[in-house]
Amino acid sequence: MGAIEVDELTKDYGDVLGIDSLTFTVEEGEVFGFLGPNGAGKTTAIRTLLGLQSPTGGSARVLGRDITDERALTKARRDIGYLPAEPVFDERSTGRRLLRYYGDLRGDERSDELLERFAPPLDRKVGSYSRGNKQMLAIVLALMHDPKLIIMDEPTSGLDPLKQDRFIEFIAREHERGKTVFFSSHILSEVQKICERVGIVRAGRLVELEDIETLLGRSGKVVRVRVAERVEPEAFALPGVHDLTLGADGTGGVGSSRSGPGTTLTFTYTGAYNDLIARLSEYDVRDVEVDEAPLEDVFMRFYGDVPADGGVGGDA
Ligand SMILES: Nc1ncnc2c1ncn2[C@@H]1O[C@H](COP(=O)(O)OP(=O)(O)OP(=O)(O)O)[C@@H](O)[C@H]1O
Repeated sequence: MGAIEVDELTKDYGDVLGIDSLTFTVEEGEVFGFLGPNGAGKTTAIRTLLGLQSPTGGSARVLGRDITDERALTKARRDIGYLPAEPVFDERSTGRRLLRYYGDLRGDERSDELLERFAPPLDRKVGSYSRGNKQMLAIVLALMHDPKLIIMDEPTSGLDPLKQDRFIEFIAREHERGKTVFFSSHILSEVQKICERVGIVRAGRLVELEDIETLLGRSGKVVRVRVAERVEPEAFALPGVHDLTLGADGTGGVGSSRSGPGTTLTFTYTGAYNDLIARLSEYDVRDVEVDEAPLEDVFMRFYGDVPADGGVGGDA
């Protein structure tokens, strides 16, 4: 059984399809990143999965409980920690009072430890909290009952870079403790650091469901080659060569034993390595650098205006 099982889940707001036939499973013990541009449907998916709003089509189970069965879901909530995108609290309460309230409601297994790491000013009224302090309080309240499943909507928004790092480290440790984590994010570096798989949602539809390693593999390599000869761009119009730029080298470059009109070629390569090596073997290659393409590149294909594979273009 998956921790979250989603089958054709749809939420039609009337004038807008918030999510459209989403199907995916988050396995137990997995860290799953849910990505997509603004308005793609991430919050809608999360709120629907938590039973905070009803789906208009499809079905889903969270920890084995049908999300439309309110009683079953209430039981499951004891094992779920939910961190909303914009936590709302009674502004007149102090953090400490809220801590006591949530502790009585769901149990307190680890607030001391969480407060050491994320330290909101507990004795002040929440109304006077900064955005970051509110977020830290929300993290403590969402996780103090030590839930099996952690669901978070852009959890690091509002945190400064140091606290973002601390939070990501903490989530990595929760993963090691066997927790299942499902979270939405726009921050690719954090997704790359802790997620095993990602789902990319766009205009309400899932356009990609993949493990991070495969996604990175598909994003190709950035290749920089220096050859001794002058090169015309057509010579590298191979399948899999993208964003080719050519720079004249003048003397053949540093470390070259010969002077002459060399060329530096830079491109992203997603083709077969043998084809590239065969083409390069026609030249006097002086230097080669090969790096992973940044994850940003692959995400831009889904975030950008060009319709992504899977055919979902435009707005929902
Ligand atoms: N309560 C609502 N009533 C009507 N439309 C809504 C409602 N909530 C969201 N929508 C619409 O549903 C679509 C998905 O919104 P949602 O907030 O789920 O996106 P998101 O991916 O979480 O965006 P962001 O990254 O900006 O938080 C948007 O077009 C939004 O305007």
